[in-house]
Amino acid sequence: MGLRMQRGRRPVAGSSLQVPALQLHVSKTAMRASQKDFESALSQVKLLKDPGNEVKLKLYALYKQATEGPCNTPKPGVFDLINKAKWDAWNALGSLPKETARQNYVDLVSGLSSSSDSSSQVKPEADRKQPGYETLVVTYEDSITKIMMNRPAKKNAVTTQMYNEIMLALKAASKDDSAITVLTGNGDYYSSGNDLTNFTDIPPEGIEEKAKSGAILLRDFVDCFIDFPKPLIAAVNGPAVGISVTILGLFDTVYASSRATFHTPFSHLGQSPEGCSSYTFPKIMGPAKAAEMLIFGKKITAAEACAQGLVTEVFPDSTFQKEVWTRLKAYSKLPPNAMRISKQVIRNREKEKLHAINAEEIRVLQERWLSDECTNAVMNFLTRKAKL
Ligand SMILES: CCCCC/C=C/C(=O)SCCNC(=O)CCNC(=O)[C@H](O)C(C)(C)COP(=O)(O)OP(=O)(O)OC[C@H]1O[C@@H](n2cnc3c(N)ncnc32)[C@H](O)[C@@H]1OP(=O)(O)O
Repeated sequence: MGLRMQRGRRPVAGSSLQVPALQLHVSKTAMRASQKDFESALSQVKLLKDPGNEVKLKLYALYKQATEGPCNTPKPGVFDLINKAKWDAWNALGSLPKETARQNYVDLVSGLSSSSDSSSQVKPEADRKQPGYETLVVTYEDSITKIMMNRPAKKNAVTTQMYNEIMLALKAASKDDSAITVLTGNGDYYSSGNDLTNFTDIPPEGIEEKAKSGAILLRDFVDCFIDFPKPLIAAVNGPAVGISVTILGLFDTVYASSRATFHTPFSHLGQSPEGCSSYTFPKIMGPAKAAEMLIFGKKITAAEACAQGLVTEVFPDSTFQKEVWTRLKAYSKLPPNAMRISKQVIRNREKEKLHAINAEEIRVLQERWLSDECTNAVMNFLTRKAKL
């Protein structure tokens, strides 16, 4: 890669559905990997506003599954309504592993906490641009946090600073009182991907060190998307390249302008897939279509991306902004907790796997960055000999 180049609260209401977590009885089976998180969730749950019976049942079931495993008690009689509801909720978890149940419990409590702990919430005023970003414009309006990449003259190429600012903006959005978060681009491009000049500022420690810091940055960046707790929407306003495409598999909804294209030219650049695309793309579009994009760098249109499942819906470019924002404003009025919890239910079982895939992709990529193939490709772009 270019690395070889040297250039220029209130307690949960005490009811007969009160969750066993409140008894603060942690069985030995829960005392493993995420013991600390689990214990902290058990304490946190006491401080929550009453989350309602449905959520309390979920908490009950997950707690039982996490500490005792699959439901092992006789089904209560049909008139024993409350115990039957609790038994049904626990039994519905089937053979869900204890560790997954524990993780789901922690995630559920964390989702509930971020919505109920108003003292820790950032409450941006409507339609106000958030200060402190140089490469982004971050705004809040109609319960939507909009993160707009803002380097239109450079096709919104992602500099090291932009990676860091996107992470900051996502972390803030996960805590603010917005219902949904949208990533989009300013100008004619959504994003041209990694800014290839990122590869040129080699530290005195050498290129290996540069590859190492790049790997950490990319790992943290992708992890932020894997962990983002609220509905995350991409409004792909124009062509998208590289990392801006691969992470789309981690979004909940992807709207595209009819002018958008999707291009992952990793082989051309002597690199390899990232953003968990080695897993999400084959899963979304099937291995054959994914291989054409990720190995052969086939650029696909918005219509093709939609047919292959990467894009949710395509809008005519002339009405893209109007139609997308009308749609998103309507969605943002839905109950935010329900949306967040639904996302958790859909995504949580994959999280651990996605983190492992992210780490593995980056291990491989770090080696590619030190290859001659990558160095030459970046050099050719920077010396204007090659463009995609
Ligand atoms: C932490 C490390 C993470 C690594 C993982 C990420 C991997 C990837 O994202 S791989 C994809 C990398 N991206 C590219 O290879 C795209 C390179 N750019 C191009 O091929 C072209 O610029 C274009 C096809 C995107 C657009 O072409 P065109 O319409 O002709 O516009 P210009 O080339 O004139 O671009 C205007 C301006 O913007 C600069 N620029 C555009 N993209 C990048 C980029 N990715 N990196 C750096 N600079 C970029 C371009 O150089 C022009 O600058 P000026 O000449 O100064 O005006």
